[in-house]
Amino acid sequence: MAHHQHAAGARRISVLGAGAWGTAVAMALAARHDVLLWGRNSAAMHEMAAARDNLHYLPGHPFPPGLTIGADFDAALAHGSDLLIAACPVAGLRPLLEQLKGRAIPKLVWLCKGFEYGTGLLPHQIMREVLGDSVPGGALSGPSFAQEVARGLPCALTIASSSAELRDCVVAAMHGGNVRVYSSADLVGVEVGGAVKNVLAIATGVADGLGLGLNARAALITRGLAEITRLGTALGGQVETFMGLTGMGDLILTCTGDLSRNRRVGLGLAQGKALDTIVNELGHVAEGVPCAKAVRDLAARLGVDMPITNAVAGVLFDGDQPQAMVAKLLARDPRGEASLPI
Ligand SMILES: NC(=O)c1ccc[n+]([C@@H]2O[C@H](COP(=O)([O-])OP(=O)(O)OC[C@H]3O[C@@H](n4cnc5c(N)ncnc54)[C@H](O)[C@@H]3O)[C@@H](O)[C@H]2O)c1
Ligand SMILES: O=P(O)(O)OC[C@H](O)CO
Repeated sequence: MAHHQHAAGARRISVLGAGAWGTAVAMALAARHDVLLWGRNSAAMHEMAAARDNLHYLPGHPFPPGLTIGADFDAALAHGSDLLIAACPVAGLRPLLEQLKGRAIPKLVWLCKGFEYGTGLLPHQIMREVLGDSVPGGALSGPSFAQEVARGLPCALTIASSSAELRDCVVAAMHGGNVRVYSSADLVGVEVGGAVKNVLAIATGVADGLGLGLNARAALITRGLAEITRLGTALGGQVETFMGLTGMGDLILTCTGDLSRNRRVGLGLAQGKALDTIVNELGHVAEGVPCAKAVRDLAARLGVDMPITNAVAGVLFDGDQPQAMVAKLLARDPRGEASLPI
């Protein structure tokens, strides 16, 4: 437990999920608010509370004094009387929300990026299925490596929600110091950008791992943005959103930054490593893996052309060789660059 006096305006916030990103977000908020970080593994949470450091998921970043660590779910809900933040991977969102069913929830923000495997749903659609429309909810996304946020380095995020009250609450709670928080009402656009960029980071990792050069990398990122935009607009997102932080911004970060777990999956594939080995070595979620399949299926259903995503899914799930992935992309028929839909 940590006891710390906060200034007026401090909110009571619980972060549910104690991986790398939940921990970094909880640390950033704890400078100004009463924050409790909850994790489902009680032994790991006790270790974290004793070490004041998330030794497993985010080692080397000592917790600020205002951060309380807990493993009791009811206590975490009671603590987060102003805001709850779901900080698990997409695969954990439905089970986590099921635990919240029938409970008093002030406002709920989720940090996960992806489409749900099996259903092809975005996080806000999962939320609606499980909890209905009564809880104000929103997605916090944008280019943000946990390690950099934990170090207090500058970063810009976007909170997307149809609820202006929720957007204002998150901006008031998080904006300031080295964190800028923009707001958007385009929940679909923000969630699609965050989901698909992970698949494209795997593609860029493959290309870089094969030594294909900076020209190829720039081409993949740019045509990747076209894929994000095609799928996102087909689902109702706005074109401008894909040019912003949660689209182009996060795409650039994840495709080029070696801190990206998804990029590292691509680098590993290019070295000829098996997917299971790469994922085990990572020790963290790589959302682009399940998402590649979800996006391939969804795009096929919607008739949206997503050649890079399909090529990545071929390597991940159909045994295609990384070199073949690149050859397949290069062999496509020529087309107009900006023909609509792009
Ligand atoms: N790490 C980053 O830099 C970063 C930045 C922005 C967004 N994200 C996104 O945030 C999400 C979480 O990423 P991460 O980096 O924290 O992953 P991680 O692999 O570091 O940790 C995942 C955590 O989620 C927990 N978890 C899984 N299922 C759960 C459930 N049902 N209930 C409660 N906890 C559960 C695990 O125990 C683990 O603590 C992902 O969707 C990721 O794309 C990550
Ligand atoms: O490490 P990655 O690839 O999961 O990316 C982390 C964040 O989504 C970057 O914004």
